[in-house]
This record gives sequence, structure tokens and C-alpha cells, in this order.
Amino acid sequence: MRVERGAFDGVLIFVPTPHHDDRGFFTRTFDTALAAAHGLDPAAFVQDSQSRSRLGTLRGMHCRLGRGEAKLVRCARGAIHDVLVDARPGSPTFGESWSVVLDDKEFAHLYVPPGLFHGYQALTEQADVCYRIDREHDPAEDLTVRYDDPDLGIGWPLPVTAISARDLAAGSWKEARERLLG
Ligand SMILES: Cc1cn([C@H]2C[C@H](O)[C@@H](COP(=O)(O)OP(=O)(O)O[C@H]3O[C@@H](C)C(=O)[C@@H](O)[C@H]3O)O2)c(=O)[nH]c1=O
Repeated sequence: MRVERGAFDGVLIFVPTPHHDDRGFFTRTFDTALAAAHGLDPAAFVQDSQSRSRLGTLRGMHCRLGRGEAKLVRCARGAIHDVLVDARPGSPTFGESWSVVLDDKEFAHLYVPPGLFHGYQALTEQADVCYRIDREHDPAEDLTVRYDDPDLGIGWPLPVTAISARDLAAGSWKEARERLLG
């Protein structure tokens, strides 16, 4: 397993080495020691979740207020276009977006540190996303921003076929920015 850095400080991508044979494949999806060597506390992840999305579904952009939420995300089936927006005041990349494809070929695990907006779009008929977070889910701390906010200018690869009412009702980056900067 190798570790790559994402475009923002603290973002990591753990890329395993799948072993294929005539039965299928085996792959390690996470390595506690490697994660710890990169400053993560594997024991901190208290909730495991899985969501299934159909082609073109968009989920995002979601961030957590307070001390934020660290997240480990992988696509167990299909492929997703995963997007992060740096919402950490004082960060040199504050307000910038970055994307990576996560899929069931490479099985990369994306580490998202606290303070970033996260969202993704399903690139396949079915996309199963598994993720771990380091705090119990609390909707009262959610902050959302519109996936198509013109100030963020995120490029999504496909037309949006499904999105939640919550995500459609999300506010602008300008509003979120004011809230984050106090
Ligand atoms: C995220 C979550 C949702 N739920 C419930 C609330 C709701 O009834 C249903 C669906 O919730 P949502 O519409 O918020 O799910 P979703 O839009 O998939 O939310 C997720 O989006 C991606 C992009 C993330 O980064 C995640 O952290 C999370 O915010 O599941 C939980 O009970 N626990 C959870 O941890």
C-alpha cells in the first residue's frame, strides 16, 4: 500500500495493491500502522457507514461545524467523482476545490481531515461508498453548500439525476464563508 498526498494540507490517499487470481481478487483496504505513521488515529473512527447511489446521483457538499469531522472514504463498488472544498479559515487553499476518482479497481481510501466540505457523484449504475467518521453523526452540526455554487465553480462530470431535498436547499459559498470566518 502506498500513500499519496491530495491537493490540500492533510488530505491523504491510501492506495492498496489488489491481488487478482482466477477466483477474483483480494485487497487490503486499510492499514492501521500505515495510517498511524501518517498521523491518523485509527481508533478514533467511531462510525462506519455505507451509501448506495445510482448513476449521476450527487451527494454534497457537506461539512461539519465545531471541531469538524475526519473521514475515511472509499468506493467499494462502482466509481465516484469525489470532491473536497477547503473550508479551513487561514488555510492557503481556503475556498478551493479538488477532486479525485475513487473506484472498485484501485480501492483507494481517501482521508479527509476536519474542516473540508465533501461531496461526490456516482459515475456508475451503482456506486457503494463506505466511510468512517471520527464522531457520531449529529445533523445539528451540519453545514451544507450548493454543489453548483458559481463561486466554487466545481466541475461535475455528469448531469445530476438524483439529489436530496437537503442538498438542493443548501446555501451559497458566500453565506458559508461568512459563517466560517465569523
Ligand atoms: C450521514 C448520516 C445520515 N443518517 C440518516 C439521515 C437521513 O435520514 C438519511 C440520509 O442522510 P443524508 O441525506 O444526510 O445522507 P448523505 O447525503 O449521503 O450524507 C453524507 O454525504 C456525504 C457526501 C458525506 O460526506 C457524509 O458525511 C454524509 O454527510 O440517513 C444517519 O442516520 N446517520 C448518518 O451518519
